[in-house]
Amino acid sequence: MSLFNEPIQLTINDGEVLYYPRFFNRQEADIIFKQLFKETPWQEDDIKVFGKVYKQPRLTALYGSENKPYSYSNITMHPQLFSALLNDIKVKVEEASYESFNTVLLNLYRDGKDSNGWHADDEKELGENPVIASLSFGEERYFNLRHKKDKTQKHKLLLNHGSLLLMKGETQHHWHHQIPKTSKQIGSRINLTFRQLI
Ligand SMILES: O=C(O)CCC(=O)C(=O)O
Ligand SMILES: [Fe+2]
Repeated sequence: MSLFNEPIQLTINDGEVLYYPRFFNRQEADIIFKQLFKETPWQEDDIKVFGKVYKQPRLTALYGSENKPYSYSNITMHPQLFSALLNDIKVKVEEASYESFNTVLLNLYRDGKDSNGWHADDEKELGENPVIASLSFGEERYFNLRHKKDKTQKHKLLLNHGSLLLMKGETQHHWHHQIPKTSKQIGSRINLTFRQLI
């Protein structure tokens, strides 16, 4: 018997995506959201797009088991060591996914104006077919997937408070993903993406 509710397997071409809507129950998810919101040293990073500098439309923080810097979208981040809470979450995600992770990137979407543009998690430090374990706490937001070559292939998922989304196999080669803005008046969402950096 599994300790976790069975995941929903998304049927997509050229990739593998699994969704656990209630990986954490509401009570656990409430506690995690509050603690991460309060205790994380949230940073507002700059991003450079075609030579122009903008504020990233969300706040971030990076934690790891070592102090190895991590670069993406022209940002180099220096990880903090895992807190006890993040380590507990990591262990639970590792047990469910049969994977191990040494890094977690936290995103805080303060409201509906915060977002994460189309991208793939395909930095070479992540290796050939990275497994990305993505947890959601707080306000529900849509997660979009779009095939890189055939942009008519799309999937959309509302990410629950306390949910886990696993992207694996060739997903990062063939698909982009994003969290779009919304004009609704909504509260904050915290996302954690566990990764294994080589
Ligand atoms: O917020 C999310 O659900 C996605 C985050 C993401 O794609 C990333 O940090 O690479
Ligand atoms: Fe991503």
